[in-house]
Amino acid sequence: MTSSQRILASTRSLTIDLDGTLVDTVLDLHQACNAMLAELGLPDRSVAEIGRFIGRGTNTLVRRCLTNDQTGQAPDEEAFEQGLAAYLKHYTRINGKHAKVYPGVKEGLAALQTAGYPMAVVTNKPVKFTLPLLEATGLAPYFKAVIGGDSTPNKKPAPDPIICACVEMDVSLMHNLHVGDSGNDIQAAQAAGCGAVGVTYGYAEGYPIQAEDCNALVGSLAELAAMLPAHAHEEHS
Ligand SMILES: O=C(O)COP(=O)(O)O
Ligand SMILES: [Mg+2]
Repeated sequence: MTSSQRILASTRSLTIDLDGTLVDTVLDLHQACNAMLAELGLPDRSVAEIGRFIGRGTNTLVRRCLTNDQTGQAPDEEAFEQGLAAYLKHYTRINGKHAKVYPGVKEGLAALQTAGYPMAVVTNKPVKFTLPLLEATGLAPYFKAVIGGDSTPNKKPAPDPIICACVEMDVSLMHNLHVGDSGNDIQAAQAAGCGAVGVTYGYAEGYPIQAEDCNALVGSLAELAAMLPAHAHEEHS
C-alpha cells in the first residue's frame, strides 16, 4: 500500500470545498461582478476571467475584478470599498440563480452519508452566502458543519477552517480528508495534517491541481466515494 492509499483507507470524515467542487457558481459570480463593474463605470469581465479570480474569498474577487491583478492588490482603497458594497448587494440578489451542482455530487454525498462519514463544507465564501446556496441546491442535509471564509480569522490556504470544521464534527484531523478544486485546498489540507484530494474540474485560479500534489485526483465525488471504505469506521484490508 502506498502512503496515499493508506490515507484514503483510514479516512473517517470529510471536509469539502464549495465553489468549483460541489457547485458551479461561476455564472452567479460573473453576473454579480459585472453588475458591480457597471455601477462603477468599468468594463465587463468574461466568465473565463471570473473563473480565474474565484477561490480566495469575496474581497480578493472584488480586488481582482478592479485591478485584474492575481495577487488581489487594489491600488485604490476607495474604489475597493465602493466595489465591495456594490458586489455584496448584487450577489445577495443573484446567489443561487444560475448555480448548478456538479455531476456525481449528490450521488457521492449520499453514498458517503450512508457509509457513515461525517461531512462539513469548508469554503472561502462568506457564511451568509453559503447557507442559502446549500439550501437552494438541496445539499444542506448532507453536512454536519459549515465553515465559511469569515468563520475563522484566516481562510484557506491557512489550516484554520479545516481545523474548525473537524472540531465542530468532533473528528480527528489525522483521519479527515479534505476535497477541493484549487491549490488553496491542498495547501490548507496539508497544513492541517489531513489527507488532500483534488477534483479535475472547477476553477483552481487557472492552475489545475496535479496528481502528484495530492493523495488522489478524482473526476467526481461519486468516484471518490467508491474509493473509500464502504463503512466509515472500517479500513479496507
Ligand atoms: O472564493 C470564494 O468565495 C470561493 O471559495 P471556495 O472555492 O473556497 O468555495
Ligand atoms: Mg473552490
